[in-house]
Amino acid sequence: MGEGAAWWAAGGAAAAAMLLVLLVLDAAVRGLHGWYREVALGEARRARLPPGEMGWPVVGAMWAFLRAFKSGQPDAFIGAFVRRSVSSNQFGRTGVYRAFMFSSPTILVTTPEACKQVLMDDEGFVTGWPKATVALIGPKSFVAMPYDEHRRLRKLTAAPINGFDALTAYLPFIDRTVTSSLRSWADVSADGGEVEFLTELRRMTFKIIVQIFLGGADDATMHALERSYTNLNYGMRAMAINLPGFAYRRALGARRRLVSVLQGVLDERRAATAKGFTRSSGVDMMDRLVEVEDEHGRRLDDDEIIDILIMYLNAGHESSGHITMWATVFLQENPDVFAKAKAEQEAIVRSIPATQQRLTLRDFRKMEYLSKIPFFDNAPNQQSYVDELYLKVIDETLRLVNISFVSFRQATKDVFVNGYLIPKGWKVQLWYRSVHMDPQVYPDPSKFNPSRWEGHSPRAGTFLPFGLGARLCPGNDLAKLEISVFLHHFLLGYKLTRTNPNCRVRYLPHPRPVDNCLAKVTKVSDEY
Ligand code: HEM
Repeated sequence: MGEGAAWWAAGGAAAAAMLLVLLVLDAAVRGLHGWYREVALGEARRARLPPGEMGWPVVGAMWAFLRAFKSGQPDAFIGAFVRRSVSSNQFGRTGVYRAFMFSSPTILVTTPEACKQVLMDDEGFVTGWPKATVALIGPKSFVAMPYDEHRRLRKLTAAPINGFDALTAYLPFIDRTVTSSLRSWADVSADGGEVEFLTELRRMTFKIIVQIFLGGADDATMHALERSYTNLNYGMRAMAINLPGFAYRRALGARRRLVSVLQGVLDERRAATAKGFTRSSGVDMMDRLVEVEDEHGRRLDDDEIIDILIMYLNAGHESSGHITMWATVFLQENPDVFAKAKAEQEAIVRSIPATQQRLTLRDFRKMEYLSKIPFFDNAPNQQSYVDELYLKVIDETLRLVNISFVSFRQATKDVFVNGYLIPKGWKVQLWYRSVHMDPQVYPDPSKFNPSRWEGHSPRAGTFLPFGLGARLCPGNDLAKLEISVFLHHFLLGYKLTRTNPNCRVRYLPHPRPVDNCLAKVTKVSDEY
C-alpha cells in the first residue's frame, strides 16, 4: 500500500470514528431530553404514549417542521412520522404521534376520528396556542381565554356576524366593495399595469371586516392597520426569536401599533359618546363590546376589547383573502370547472326578476356548484353544519389550500385517543392539513377536483377547514358569502392572467405565491 493510500485509509477511519461518536452523542442527547420531558409521567403512563420522540432540546421537531414547509413539501413533515411509525412495524398508522414543538411536549393528531374526538371534548381539552402566538394575537383574546368567558363573548360576537339577518345586512356593502374593487383592478390592467392580486384581495376583505367591526375607518387608519397586519402574520408561524431583523420581532412591533391605533379609535368613540353624539352607521362590534356586561355588571376593559378586535380583524380578512385568490386561480386554471361554474351564475342571473338590482342571500343559496351556503337562520355554529354542506368549488379550494393547517389545544386531564395517552398538561396539535391531504380520505388529494363532492357527504371529522366544536370558526358563513359574491362577479365578467403562472408557493404563514399573484385582471364582458 502506498503512503497516499495509507493516509486516505487513516483519514477514512478517523471520519468513521467521528461519525460514530456524533451518532452516539446525538442518540444520547435525544434520549436524555426524552427522559427529562417524560420521566414525571411514570413508567406505566410513559408506556402508553404514542410513537415519536422529543428530539433535541429547544428545537425538537421545529427544524423538521420548518424545513418541510419552507422547502415546499409541507406534507413531508407529518409524512415522516407516519412512515417511521409504519416502518417500525410496531404501530401502523396510529394517527397520533409525540414530538417537542414550540417549547412544549406535544401530541400531533392527524386522522379524522382522532381530530373529531379532541375537538368535541371540551372537558378534556382547552385552547393551547404557543405562548409566542398568544403574545401576538393577545392574551385577552379567544386564543387564551378561560372556558366560561370564551362562551359568553363568543355568543355575543358570533351572532352579529353569521346568520341570515346579519349576512343579509352585510350583503349590499360586500357587493359594492367587490364590484368597485374589480372595476379598479381592470382599469389598472387596461392601462397596461398589473396588480398584486392577493394583496388587493386582502385589502378588499379587510375593508369589509373593518366595516363590520368598526363601522369603517378613514384611509390613514385603514392603511396603518393593514400594514401592521401583514407584519403580524409573517411573525405568526416564525421561530419566536425576539431579535432585530427577525420576523417575530417585527410582528411584536406590529402588534404594539395595532393596539395603539385601536386604542385611538376606542378613545374617540368614548369621547363622542360622552358628548352625546350618535353615529349614523349604526351599532358595530366595537359598540357591542363596549356595552356588554357580565352577570355581575362588569364591563370589558379596554385591553380586553382591543385584544378581541385584533383577533377578529385578523381572522376576518387573511383567510378569506387567500381563499378567494386560490379559488380564482384554480377556476382560471381549470377551464371545464370555470365553464360549469359560470353557467350556474348565468342561470341564476337569468332567474332573478328584472326589477331586482343585485343578488339576494336566497340567490346565493341556489349556487349548488360554486358552494351552497348553509344558513341557519340566526343560529350559526351548530354541529350539523358539517353534514349540511354542499361541497363544490369553494369547499374543494378550502380543502386543498389548507389555510389553517393546524390548530392548538392543551389536555386538562389524561385522555386516551386511538388507545394512546395524551397526558394532562401536554399540548395537542390538530393537523387539519393531514386530514384533507390523506389519500385514504381524498383520493389524489393534490388535485383540484370539485366533482369529488358530487353526491358525497363528508364523514364527520373529514372536512375541517373551519375546525369543529366549541371553537368552530364563527365567521364561516360570512367568509363563504364574501368568496361567493366575489366569484359570482368574477366569473360573469372578468379574466385573470398571471404574470408568473408557475411562481413558487410559500407555505408559511399561509400558502401563497411568492409574487402575491401578480396579474392582470381584464374585463371580458360588459353585459354584467
Ligand atoms: C376562509 C375563511 C376562513 C377560514 C378558513 C377560517 C378558519 C378557521 C379555523 C380553522 C378556526 C378554528 C381554529 C381552532 O380550531 O381553534 C377559526 C377560528 C376563528 N375564526 Fe375563522 N376562518 C375564516 C374566516 C373567518 C372570518 C371571516 C372571521 C370573522 C368574521 C373569522 C373569525 C374567527 C375567530 C374569531 C376564530 C376563533 C374562534 C374561537 O376560538 O372560538 N374567521 N377560523
